Amino acid sequence: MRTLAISLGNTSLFGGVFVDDRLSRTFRLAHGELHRLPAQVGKSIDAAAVCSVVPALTARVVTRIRRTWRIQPGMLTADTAHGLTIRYRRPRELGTDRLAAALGARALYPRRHVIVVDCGTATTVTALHRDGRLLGGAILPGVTLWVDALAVRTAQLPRIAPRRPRTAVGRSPMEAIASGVFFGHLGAVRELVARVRRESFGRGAAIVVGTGGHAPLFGHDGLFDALVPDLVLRGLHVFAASRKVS
Ligand SMILES: Nc1ncnc2c1ncn2[C@@H]1O[C@H](COP(=O)(O)OP(=O)(O)OP(=O)(O)O)[C@@H](O)[C@H]1O
Ligand SMILES: CC(C)(CO)[C@@H](O)C(=O)NCCC(=O)O
Ligand SMILES: [K+]
Repeated sequence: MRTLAISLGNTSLFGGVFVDDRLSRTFRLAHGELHRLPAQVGKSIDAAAVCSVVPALTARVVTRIRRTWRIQPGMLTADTAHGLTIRYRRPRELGTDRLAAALGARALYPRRHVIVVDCGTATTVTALHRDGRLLGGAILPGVTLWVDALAVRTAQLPRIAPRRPRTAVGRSPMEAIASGVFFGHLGAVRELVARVRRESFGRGAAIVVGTGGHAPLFGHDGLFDALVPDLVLRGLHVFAASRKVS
């Protein structure tokens, strides 16, 4: 059984192919490269699950899957059967990538409180109660947006690639920006995780899981208990498997 999992994000499409329960490969495509999906995935696919936070591109991806492999992908939405209770005031407003990540976290840590930190275009912090309630959380601009904001709105600041500087005291514009963006983001996420944890779980223990393309950047500062780059794909796989039996 080969299952295709696709998360369509604001910067890129993140995909993976599961052979039975094993994730055999992952790939990223920029929005302009969506036509390369069939070549990335290859031959036979038996089932597909998709989440998208870019409505304007969703149909394009779904159509490509349908035409290439002759299957109807399962769309993960707030309204499809997924087993979690979304505590957003309006559940449909929750990003389905956050829902997919929560499903992945639940599969990895059943019966535990989890806080998911997804570091992509936006950084999101999402609280998942061990009873299956997705409580909500926080959204802030991702590290690349921090860098872009400075470069676009100032005359003298260059656009740097986000990185982990050795020191907080920068002695050039590049070093100073690297420091501000990295340690600033780290601090912001720490504060959010602490508050979300306290409000959601009180003194109860929670596992903090990092995911998303920028998460490895923060992998060495004690922010995460676990780094699971393919968390969203794992959630989509769980969703695809549950569709099959229902
Ligand atoms: N394993 C990795 N380690 C370091 N950087 C990575 C890794 N995977 C991807 N990246 C880079 O991280 C950046 C962001 O990746 P990701 O696709 O998660 O975020 P995004 O595309 O900004 O998010 P989204 O499209 O989901 O909003 C990209 O520039 C990508 O090249
Ligand atoms: C926050 C992003 C952009 C992260 O990809 C996405 O999850 C989204 O568009 N969410 C909708 C708003 C929300 O989750 O509250
Ligand atoms: K928007």
